[in-house]
Amino acid sequence: MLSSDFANLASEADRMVGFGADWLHMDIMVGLAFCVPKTGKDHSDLWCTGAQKQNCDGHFVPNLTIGAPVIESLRKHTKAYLDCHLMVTNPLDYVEPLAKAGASGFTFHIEVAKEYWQELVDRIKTRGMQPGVALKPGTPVEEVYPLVEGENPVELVLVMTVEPGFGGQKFMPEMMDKVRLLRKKYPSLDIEVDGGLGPSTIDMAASAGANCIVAGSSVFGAAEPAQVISILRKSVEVAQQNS
Ligand SMILES: O=C(CO)[C@H](O)[C@H](O)COP(=O)(O)O
Repeated sequence: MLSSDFANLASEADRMVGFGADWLHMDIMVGLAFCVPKTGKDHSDLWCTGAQKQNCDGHFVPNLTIGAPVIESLRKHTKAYLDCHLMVTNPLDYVEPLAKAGASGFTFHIEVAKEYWQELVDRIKTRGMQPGVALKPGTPVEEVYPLVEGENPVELVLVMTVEPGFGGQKFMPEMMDKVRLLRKKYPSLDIEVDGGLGPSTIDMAASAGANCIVAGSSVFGAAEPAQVISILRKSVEVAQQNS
């Protein structure tokens, strides 16, 4: 939904569900308002890379923000699965507000939750949401294995195929090694890919084993969004049949 017309979010949501989308992917980037070395830590390395880093003024990076109030408004309007991707430094702070707002999935980043992921997953599940873990391009895939194999595991792994922060970036095909490893190890895991997915890149992701496809600009920017969604779905179905 990062590529939607924010002034018409509700009708954009309806439009996408009508075009065949299964989930609405909500990028929660409120916590991107940091890069503040207050605690001695420069968090810019966690999220800001390349062009993003240059745009960071030491306090804030210029991103769109979707927070719990937006999710709450949308939830009043739609029953659709709201797949929330938390690009924030303190995901624990968002469990309660997002649960109350009506979020369906809660996917946090392993990079910020290495010390407390189990508590986080427990809380997400207790509040009735589906927990997922995301990893940035530079993060080794092995870091999420314990979360999938834990006693109370995550239910989805989101492999970022661009650096988090902006829509419309170029797909990173080298991330497909992570997807392949995950699919081999966990045949029934939901594996989501996010960033630069569209008709020209979907086959790489689908054949590697991804089954949840986040597509922003390729869908919203298409003359026939339904056709693009159908191409993405078909590619995943064909890959699953051939696996
Ligand atoms: O997570 C994101 C940004 O952090 C976006 O969801 C992602 O980049 C999708 O956008 P697009 O399909 O336009 O590449």
